[in-house]
Amino acid sequence: MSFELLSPTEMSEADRLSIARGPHDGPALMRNAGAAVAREVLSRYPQARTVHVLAGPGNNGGDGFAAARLLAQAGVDARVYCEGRPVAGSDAAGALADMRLPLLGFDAFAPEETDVVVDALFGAGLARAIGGAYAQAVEKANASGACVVAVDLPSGLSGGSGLVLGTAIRAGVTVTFFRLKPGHLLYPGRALCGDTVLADIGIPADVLSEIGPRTFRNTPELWRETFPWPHSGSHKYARGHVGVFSGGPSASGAARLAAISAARAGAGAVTVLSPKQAVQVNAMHLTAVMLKWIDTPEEAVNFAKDRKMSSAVIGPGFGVGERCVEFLLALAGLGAESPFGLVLDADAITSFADAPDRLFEALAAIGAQTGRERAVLTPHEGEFRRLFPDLADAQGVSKPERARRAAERANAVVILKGPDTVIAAPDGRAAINVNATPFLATAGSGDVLAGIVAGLLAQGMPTFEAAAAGVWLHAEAGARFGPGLIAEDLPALLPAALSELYNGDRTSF
Ligand SMILES: NC(=O)C1=CN([C@@H]2O[C@H](COP(=O)(O)OP(=O)(O)OC[C@H]3O[C@@H](n4cnc5c(N)ncnc54)[C@H](O)[C@@H]3O)[C@@H](O)[C@H]2O)[C@@H](O)CC1
Ligand SMILES: Nc1ncnc2c1ncn2[C@@H]1O[C@H](COP(=O)(O)OP(=O)(O)O)[C@@H](O)[C@H]1O
Ligand SMILES: [K+]
Repeated sequence: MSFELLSPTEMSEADRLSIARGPHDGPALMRNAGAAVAREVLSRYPQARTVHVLAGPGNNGGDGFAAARLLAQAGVDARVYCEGRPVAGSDAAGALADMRLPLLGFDAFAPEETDVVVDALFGAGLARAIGGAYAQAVEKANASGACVVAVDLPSGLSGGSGLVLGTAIRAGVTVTFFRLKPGHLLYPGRALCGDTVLADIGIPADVLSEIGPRTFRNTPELWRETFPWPHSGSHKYARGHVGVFSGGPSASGAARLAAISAARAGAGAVTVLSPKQAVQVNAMHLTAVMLKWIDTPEEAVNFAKDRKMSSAVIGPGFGVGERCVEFLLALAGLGAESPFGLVLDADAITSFADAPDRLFEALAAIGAQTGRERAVLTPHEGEFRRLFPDLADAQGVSKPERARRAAERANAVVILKGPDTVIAAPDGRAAINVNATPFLATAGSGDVLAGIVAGLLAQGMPTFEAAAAGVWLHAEAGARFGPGLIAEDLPALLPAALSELYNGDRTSF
């Protein structure tokens, strides 16, 4: 499945360009869309005798009319409900004229549990909260227990943001066209779509070069070409050296989790940089990962230079406060001199809650010197709010857009975590992850992610691609374990996820 995602505006541009170029005109695209919906209804619900088609006032309703015509031809009892009428001369008006079935009002809509409902109320053109008779029809469909097949999007769901406007229908299947929309993958939208089926309605892929999509599904195709596999001439120093900063004696596990994960992700060498009081506890638990006693930012910088550290993780278990700020600013200075990847997680994010600009300026210095961002911030929603309170509260703004604005402000790639983790770059690219399992919601799981990303950065993978690949690998590892997963399991699951990637035989979703 392709990885570009189109906003409603981009999708209508795709329709427009496609119609202008031919061979399919608007009515033909609509017939193809209707046929794809009818095909799905007939193949999934061959027993359904009554199919209720809810048609809205725009072209989404037009797809509904086109589907109803084919369903009726196939012998199905297709009942079509419509409140307003499509605008004269529109493609939808043409589809209505071709349909030749009676139109019923919404008050006659009374689906039974064993029926099928085709939801063709609103798709890409949803412009405001659903209310009135439309909302009542949605509630009736949801309460009936009937199987709902949504056309393009479950009505009420914003295709751009995945947010619900007013109320939304809950679909068992969603048939969408040409490319998925962000709303199919972002929560709460993802949970409303059921199975999402992507139908080819004859729009040529080359319209995308004019549209230039900036939002993607996070699949290996997005970053596979930049993945840093070793080659026959590789030696460990060529595979990068990651430093992971440890917290004190009672908070050192997070650093070890990140460190072993960086090693599993392919870094040639990994060192835990530990304060004196935690050296003993770290030493008792480390084998392949090295250990260095570091107490001051100067020592950290000197070690990084001497031992050619190429990336670092700071934050997990480190402790919130001025000490963390000082270490981070010193490391950012290091990054300004040479390509140096910096992953900031947990306490490193929280430590800048009172002065986020201080962090953003330091990260900007790296960008100014090296020509591109090399830092990755990995906040969950709570941490995101600490650095970007205005973006956290921005009403109606999609998660990719919030992450994008944050990335631009911070001069860093942002991994905004959650069930639909978004990876965004300052240049406006954003990827939505789809292969995670809720079993990843366990303490220490984020530390593993930070380590994987640092491991990939250390090997020279470009920042956005390293962040996206890290999120995918982390999720893929978690999905391989399932119930009972704890963070310690994840590093050992990475080899299987990496092997599948290496063998190149997997596409997810
Ligand atoms: N020829 C084309 O342009 C094609 C269009 N396609 C279909 O067309 C859809 C987009 O069509 P449209 O742009 O007409 O948009 P929609 O049909 O999704 O909705 C637009 C209509 O709904 C009204 N509306 C929006 N929000 C409302 C609300 N909350 N309450 C009441 N009315 C509301 C608008 O005033 C407008 O009349 C796609 O989702 C897809 O299903 C497909 O058939 C492919 C071809
Ligand atoms: N419901 C969920 N479904 C899928 N992944 C999830 C879910 N909740 C959390 N995650 C993932 O689990 C990880 C948790 O990280 P984080 O919140 O930093 O935890 P910790 O700090 O305990 O390590 C993130 O990668 C996040 O995307
Ligand atoms: K719909």
